Amino acid sequence: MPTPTITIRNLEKYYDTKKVLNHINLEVLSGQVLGYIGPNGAGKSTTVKILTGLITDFSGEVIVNGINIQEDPLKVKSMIGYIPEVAELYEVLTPREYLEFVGSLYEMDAALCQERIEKFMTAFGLKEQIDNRIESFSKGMRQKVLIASGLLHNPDIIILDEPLSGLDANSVILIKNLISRLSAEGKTIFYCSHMMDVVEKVSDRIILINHGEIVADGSFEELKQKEGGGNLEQIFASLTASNISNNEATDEFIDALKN
Ligand SMILES: Nc1ncnc2c1ncn2[C@@H]1O[C@H](COP(=O)(O)OP(=O)(O)OP(=O)(O)O)[C@@H](O)[C@H]1O
Repeated sequence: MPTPTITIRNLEKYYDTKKVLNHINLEVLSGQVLGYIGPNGAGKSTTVKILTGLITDFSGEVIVNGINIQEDPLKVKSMIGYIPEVAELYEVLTPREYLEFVGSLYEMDAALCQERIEKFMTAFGLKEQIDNRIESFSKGMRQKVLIASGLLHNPDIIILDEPLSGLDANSVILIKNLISRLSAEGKTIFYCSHMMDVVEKVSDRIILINHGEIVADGSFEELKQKEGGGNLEQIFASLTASNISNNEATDEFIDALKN
């Protein structure tokens, strides 16, 4: 049995008096692609912010490769590559300059960094634009720079938050293939998304959280068996059903437009 790369024990988080994570316990193994899903406001981003060291006031334990994040946050950050959905890219910089800056933060060897920047940008079809300012880039082109910046230091753990946002079909295929190749090499992938069809395909384990609690944990096949079939979107809907059904909500909208 491989040792867990990420261990989360009794994780709880409050914003003021509101509890948004309740007793999260989770072990993620090396090479696992974990799909972390849940409705809006369930607590996914809060979990990710804790894992990436952006939120430090929580109770419980988060251990990454044997290191307690509260004891050595810098060490943990060096082992993680975080690809957020949106980020402030320094728009006056070019991808080369921006990625060189990111590489320097990770104290990467300059020649290795340069080699990876060129290879990543070539793979993303951005070789020609490598020395153009990011301000002239489309949403998808920016997303590619963001993905490159998260992978540049070759982290053991890769946390992706809606990484396909804005990407064209070819780039989506590239990222999906990349995820499976990186996991085959032993990287741990923490994949947050609302795109259920993609999560269903790329994840070998799925965690569903609702109101800050884990309500399902298993492979897609396991969840399907437990919930009596369906695709992940249907399983999600049945496990996170609110007072108002999706059909009723649609009716409400249409009704509201009638007057
Ligand atoms: N800075 C904050 N201050 C107060 N409450 C917050 C803050 N950030 C998040 N919350 C609350 O914490 C809860 C969990 O939010 P979180 O952003 O983790 O959800 P999420 O699962 O990532 O949602 P989404 O799918 O909409 O991105 C929500 O109820 C949200 O209102």
